Amino acid sequence: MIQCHGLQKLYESHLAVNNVSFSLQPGQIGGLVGPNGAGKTTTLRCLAGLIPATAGDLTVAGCRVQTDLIELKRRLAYVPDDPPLFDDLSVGQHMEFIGRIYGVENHQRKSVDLLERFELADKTHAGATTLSRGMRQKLAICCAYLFDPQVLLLDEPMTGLDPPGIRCLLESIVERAKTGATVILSSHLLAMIEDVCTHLIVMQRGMLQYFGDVEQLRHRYPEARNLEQAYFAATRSDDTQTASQNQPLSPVPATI
Ligand SMILES: Nc1ncnc2c1ncn2[C@@H]1O[C@H](COP(=O)(O)OP(=O)(O)OP(=O)(O)O)[C@@H](O)[C@H]1O
Repeated sequence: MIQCHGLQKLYESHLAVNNVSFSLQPGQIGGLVGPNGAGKTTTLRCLAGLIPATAGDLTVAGCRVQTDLIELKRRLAYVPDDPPLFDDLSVGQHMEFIGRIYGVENHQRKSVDLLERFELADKTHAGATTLSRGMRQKLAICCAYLFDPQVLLLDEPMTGLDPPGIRCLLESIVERAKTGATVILSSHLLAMIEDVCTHLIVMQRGMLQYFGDVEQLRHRYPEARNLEQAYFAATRSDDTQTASQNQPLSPVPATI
């Protein structure tokens, strides 16, 4: 599960994330949405323990992020939007490496299945530098799936994927959640978020504008015909409200 309480992140004097709280249980999929610069990546990186939070209490997969970093790494996978790969390793060697360091039983069999599922099997012996952007993304996702993490943080994972790749990814996320994983999926593709997410985390200018299940958001904005319209309602305003880093632009409650 993920418990994010009062997360704050300052980059020098810039308040990138301001007092953000939400929680997700096993089996839940949170769609993390918001305009460019809203603080989504910063939030994910803090939850993954990649950068230190300035303030807040974060528990992910049963680990306190601030103190249980090593154990957290065993239980969590974070896939950034531009995944760093090892230039000297092939696709198959990436899977072999992850399988070994995480001590995955039967990792060779699982690797073959994952690479086939994500249509990378014919690239098993290809070097990472020869992969297209979408293939790099798929390989990072396969590496993340290989050790069956309890928590998956996926930052704009659809970027660069072709339509079958997107479908495959979304189906696999739902399957993982059904087996008890907790997932956060950051994306600007609202229709896809709507398809798979049980919960929504809407951020704007570092603040939480909405947290709750998808149905609640629909009830909040009954005039909205789809998630996109509810999203615009929840993040509306730039020209009608006073821009303030410290005040939510929309009075949407963050419920936990
Ligand atoms: N390393 C950094 N140093 C200083 N400021 C940063 C740093 N990383 C991000 N920021 C700033 O923090 C804010 C939040 O950035 P973040 O990358 O978390 O946004 P985002 O919601 O993921 O945006 P996008 O949708 O464009 O990916 C932005 O104003 C950004 O300029």
